[in-house]
Amino acid sequence: MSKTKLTNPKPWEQLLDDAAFKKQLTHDILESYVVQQRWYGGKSSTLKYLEISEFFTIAHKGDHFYGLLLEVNFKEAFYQHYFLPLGFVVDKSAAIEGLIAPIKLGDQDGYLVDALYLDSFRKVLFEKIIESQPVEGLGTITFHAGEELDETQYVSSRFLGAEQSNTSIIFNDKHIIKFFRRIYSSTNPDYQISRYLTEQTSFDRSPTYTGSINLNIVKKHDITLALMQKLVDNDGDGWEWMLEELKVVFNTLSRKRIDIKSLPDVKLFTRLKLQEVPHEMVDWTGLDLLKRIRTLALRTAQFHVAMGGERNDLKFTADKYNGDYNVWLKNRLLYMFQNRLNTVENNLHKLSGEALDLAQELLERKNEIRNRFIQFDWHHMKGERIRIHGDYHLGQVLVDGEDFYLLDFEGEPESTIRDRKVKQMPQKDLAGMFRSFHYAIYSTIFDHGETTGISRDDLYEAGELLYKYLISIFMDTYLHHVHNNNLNIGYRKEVNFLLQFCLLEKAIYELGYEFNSRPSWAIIPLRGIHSIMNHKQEKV
Ligand SMILES: Nc1ncnc2c1ncn2[C@@H]1O[C@H](COP(=O)(O)OP(=O)(O)O)[C@@H](O)[C@H]1O
Ligand SMILES: O=P(O)(O)O[C@H]1O[C@H](CO)[C@@H](O[C@H]2O[C@H](CO)[C@@H](O)[C@H](O)[C@H]2O)[C@H](O)[C@H]1O
Repeated sequence: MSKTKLTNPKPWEQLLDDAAFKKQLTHDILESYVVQQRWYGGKSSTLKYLEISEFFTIAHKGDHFYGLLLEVNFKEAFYQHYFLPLGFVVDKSAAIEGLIAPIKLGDQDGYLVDALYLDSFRKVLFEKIIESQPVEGLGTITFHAGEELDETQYVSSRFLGAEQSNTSIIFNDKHIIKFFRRIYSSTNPDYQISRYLTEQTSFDRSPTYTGSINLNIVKKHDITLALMQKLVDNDGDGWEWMLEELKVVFNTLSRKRIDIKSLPDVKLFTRLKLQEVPHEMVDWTGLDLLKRIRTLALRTAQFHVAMGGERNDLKFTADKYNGDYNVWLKNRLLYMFQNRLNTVENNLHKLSGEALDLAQELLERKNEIRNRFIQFDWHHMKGERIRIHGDYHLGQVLVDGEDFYLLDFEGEPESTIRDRKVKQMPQKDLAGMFRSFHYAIYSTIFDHGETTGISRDDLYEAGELLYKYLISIFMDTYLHHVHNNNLNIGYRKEVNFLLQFCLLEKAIYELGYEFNSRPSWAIIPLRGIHSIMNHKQEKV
């Protein structure tokens, strides 16, 4: 909490009427509060100044709160918006966390607080969703109750407490509301897709949509502030599950003294049914992991079929590839690649050993990589583009016994909100998940490699082989389901070409994420790029 004490002669209900006070609040208090928050996404840039770009009141039965839309301007010439609800408490202990600053209003001493930490505010929001009431005043907030919402009153709320980029709160032990902290001047795809899946499709392996809060400032431009879904029982996320599985799989190599060189190879992107997997591989990995990959593939295919099956709502109907998409895609990828080259060059001094070799190789092969992106030609694509997950990886699925739930349809954090809603090749989601398999395999090798008594090169060889088998099983189930349900993702050559294309895109994207968030992991996408570029290019 800030040590600076604010004073304002006006009562709480008129707190933001005075421009000079608003300036003092943002400059002296909010700037330093915001940059310390877990949800603040501007940590790798330099803040120039922060301002309140909009505010609105949320009042209910005598309670009064503010919703602030904060605009953060950066020295690097871009800006971001964040949502911060404000409350006022006299007693500090009313909020376990989220105290922003002491404040004196008239002769009343108290504290400014992030209102999400106040039970009273959470109660107001939940009741307003149940009642589905629009709020009048500056800006219009729409509280929407989903068809599946079966609540009549507020009972309780508690924080989810997970590491996340937004703030999620559990209500009545049955619903989870994700309050989006970083907000965009348009509906959030997470809200759009979640509501669509629940209300318009039979896909039930993503949590049921039960409500939302949207703010309308400019006519017809809703800003999503919160999404409510049913809480689903789960055993943690797919990433943790996969790491547990792989720990066992890699330990089995030494425990069963498996001769890695004698394991049968398989061509990348081959389709394999479980019964076609060589017994030596099953003996190594166990059948259970392979079955679970099959289930994950089925759920992914069902999700894509649900997304591609829309006939009326143009936001979701499938589209053919065309010239506009061609230009959009290549511009985006070439721009991203240039940014990554710059990032790699600037971070070379942080790398050593294999990571440095791989980074230098990437810089040397930059024209080859650019050519791979340039070679996309929409004329050759016969499949369709659909609304996809966009940031699909193991951390975006929840494990539920033998099954999975798909989550978090917000899209790639780095893309603009409009780009996230562009219909894309479904292969991009497959590539996201396959890259995640690759990540989990390499993370396991780096963590446990030393203890197995097997050389790093042999572990890499085993890891790459396992990766190819996981993909083969996934692809067989996935393709079988999408073809049987008339989702056209292209013929075999097109499927493979796009997969390879998207794998490269995703690995290049990941370089940015890793260098910004955890540079010691940059070796994983660097290895990914190395193996994609060394694999014969697929032709369409
Ligand atoms: N409907 C749900 N039921 C149970 N847990 C959920 C649900 N939605 C999200 N979670 C939990 O919250 C975590 C973060 O959710 P996510 O949508 O990925 O938020 P963020 O975008 O902030 O990362 C998930 O990994 C999961 O543990
Ligand atoms: O925060 P999000 O889940 O929206 O996604 C971002 O963070 C992810 C990491 O949490 C990052 O994913 C990368 O690391 C994962 C392992 O931690 C791995 O499974 C993914 O394949 C890999 O891309 C994701 O790229 C980023 O957008």
